[in-house]
Amino acid sequence: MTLDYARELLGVGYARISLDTEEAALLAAALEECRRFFSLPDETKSRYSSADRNFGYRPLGVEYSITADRPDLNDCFTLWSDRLDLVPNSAELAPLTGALLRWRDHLSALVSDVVGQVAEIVGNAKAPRFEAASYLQVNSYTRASGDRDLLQDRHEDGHLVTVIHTTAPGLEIWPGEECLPVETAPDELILMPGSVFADLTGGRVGALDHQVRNLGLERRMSLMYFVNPELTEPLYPWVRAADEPPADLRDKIRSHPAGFGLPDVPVL
Ligand SMILES: O=C(O)CCC(=O)C(=O)O
Ligand SMILES: [Fe+2]
Repeated sequence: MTLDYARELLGVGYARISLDTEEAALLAAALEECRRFFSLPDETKSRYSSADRNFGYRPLGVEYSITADRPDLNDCFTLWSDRLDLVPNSAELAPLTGALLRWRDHLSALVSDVVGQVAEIVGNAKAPRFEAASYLQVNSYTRASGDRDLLQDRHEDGHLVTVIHTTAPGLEIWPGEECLPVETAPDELILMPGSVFADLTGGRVGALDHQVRNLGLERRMSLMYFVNPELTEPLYPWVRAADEPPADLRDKIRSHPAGFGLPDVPVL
């Protein structure tokens, strides 16, 4: 199965992933806790926000896709690795973080298998370690003004891969010249390659641009696993031309979040 997903990534530029009943139940449990969290008043959610807004709750207005004057029209909650200690007052959120981490454990096994297959196919290489530099993020969108056609402007995530599930329509991807609306059933995910994947594969797979359309919905959530290679050892492309000197990709990975108004990828 993971070999099929690896081939789909290489051939189509993204992969659609099906969950079995047990996996879908883990996802549903995580989403249920997320729904409960986002129904809390804003001032309560702010109790779970780190000073730099990189860990835990992040209010709308901090993160953007292209320019700071068009912020992403969602608030979010992030959990880096399994570092509950980086989220203020996280003990109060045990049901949420527990459900998220159970979901994350499933995703990290999936990502490790699929990325490992691609590394082997394209470069007889191995997937880098990633868990300590990767994070779950859940976005919550409420009804937005009709002035904005997009809730998030067109971007690529700047990571190795993103695994995403969405609870309602709005996500649009650019596998080629044209943009394609995509929805996920309760037992479906989409695996999107980012620019780190493009760099590692020597461009055999491009970073998947995407955006979120404003469809005037009352509520919408998306749950992502943003996967970054760990930054403790040099990282070189799996594929490169014979005359090309190896270039360590770590500086680019570390500073990519600055393009979205966020701090560097931490070494945890
Ligand atoms: O909400 C979505 O469907 C996509 C969110 C996204 O692309 C992001 O947060 O980077
Ligand atoms: Fe994104």
